[in-house]
Amino acid sequence: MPKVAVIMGSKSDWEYMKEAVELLKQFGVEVEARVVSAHRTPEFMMEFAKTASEKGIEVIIAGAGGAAHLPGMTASLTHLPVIGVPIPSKNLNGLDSLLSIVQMPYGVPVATVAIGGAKNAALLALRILGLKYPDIAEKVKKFMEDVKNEVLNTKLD
Ligand SMILES: Nc1c(C(=O)O)ncn1[C@@H]1O[C@H](COP(=O)(O)O)[C@@H](O)[C@H]1O
Repeated sequence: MPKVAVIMGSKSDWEYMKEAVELLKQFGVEVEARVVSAHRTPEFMMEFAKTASEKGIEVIIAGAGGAAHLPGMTASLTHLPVIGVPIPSKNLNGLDSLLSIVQMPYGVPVATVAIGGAKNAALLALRILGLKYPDIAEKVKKFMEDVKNEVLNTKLD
């Protein structure tokens, strides 16, 4: 069974990140969801990122707000693909989170989605998994078809 880690800097990010978890589970993916903070639990973050691959995790989705260092630091400690989710922050509406995650230096890529874009992070993870798991690729294609039909069938009064 494919496995994805969904990590976040604080429990306060869960209201956004749970959308990614729900979507991944709908596609039959095993999810390890937990709070990991580069700032508040640096040693644990290191251990988590370094051992993720050997635990069978294939993609990491990392959400963080404000000075959002978690996705980048995680990407620096593992060869696995890391998808960053900028969490809307109180004072700057997530612009701080977005810039902290997206402006990575050469050599340490983080695939960054929109502010609050946890569902797209899940969909991107599913596309990556689809390279290895044909059943996931088929489900992604079906999902795309459903999205397309929803738009085509939209009726306006
Ligand atoms: N950006 C980070 C990191 C990190 O990057 O390691 N750890 C926590 N945080 C963020 O701090 C914000 C406020 O956290 P609290 O609500 O716990 O005060 C959250 O959005 C979290 O992601």
